[in-house]
Amino acid sequence: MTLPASAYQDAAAAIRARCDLTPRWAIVLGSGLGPLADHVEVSAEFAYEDLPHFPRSTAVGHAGRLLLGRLEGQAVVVMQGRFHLYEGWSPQQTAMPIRVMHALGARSLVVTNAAGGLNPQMQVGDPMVITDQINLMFQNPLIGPNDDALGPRFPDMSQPYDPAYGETAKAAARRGDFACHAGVYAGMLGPTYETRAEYRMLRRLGASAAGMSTVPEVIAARHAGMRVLGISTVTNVCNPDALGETSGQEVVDAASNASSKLLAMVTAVIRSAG
Ligand SMILES: O=P(O)(O)O[C@@H]1C[C@H](O)[C@@H](CO)O1
Ligand code: HPA
Repeated sequence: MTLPASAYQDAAAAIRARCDLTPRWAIVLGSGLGPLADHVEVSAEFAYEDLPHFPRSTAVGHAGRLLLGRLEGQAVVVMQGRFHLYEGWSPQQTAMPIRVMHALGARSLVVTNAAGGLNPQMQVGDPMVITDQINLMFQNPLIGPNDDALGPRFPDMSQPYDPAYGETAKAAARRGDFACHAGVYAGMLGPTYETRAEYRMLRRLGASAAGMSTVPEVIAARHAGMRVLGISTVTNVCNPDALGETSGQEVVDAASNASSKLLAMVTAVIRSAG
């Protein structure tokens, strides 16, 4: 579906009409990670269905709420649930909330997701700081007329994820004494999980985690010049030579069980950038 050029400004105006907080940080909570929002001192809350042009959350483990408030004293806007291409939304729709949060004032973005762990050292529940991404969705939210006021026609993607944010997140994991990996996120279209042959291919391509989100959001964020921290939670181990079955519920449960690690890392970064 094509969105009107003013879609993100319309949604931002509807939010501003009810809440004058200017968020510094935008946070996207992935599958099963919604409970992180319990730590936000909430000033205003919006159901996605009440916001103009916003898609509806249909994915399991995604509440479908936008919150404005404070986390660690910092003004934040939090997406409790995101949009995926596999739900039938267009790349523009999946990325539109990033532009809304940017229009509200956010200049840094935290993206979180549940992902399959391709690196043999990974265990369920381990976080992975995303260092780079591979767009295997073969779709891009910037297709179509470029909004020059937002960013360039041909955005640079040499460093989509901010190394300083990543180092701070890894330091928080060391302090918390839990395993934390760093690696490349492969964005897949879904909704099928990958076959053994596909997991094998992803390893050979240099990916450490496979997921079904994040890539369009990070493209939109970098287009607008936002600094990005990305963290995956490993919810299933993808060993092509001994692959077990995976279900959506298992993924959500594994991500929820690991959410305290994610909270420690995200709050450390937000605090340090204070
Ligand atoms: O929104 P995220 O990327 O956390 O969701 C992941 C990918 C799929 O939506 C789902 C698959 O289990 O979890
Ligand atoms: O193994 C996976 N592949 C793709 N997306 C995922 N989301 C959680 N686990 C996976």
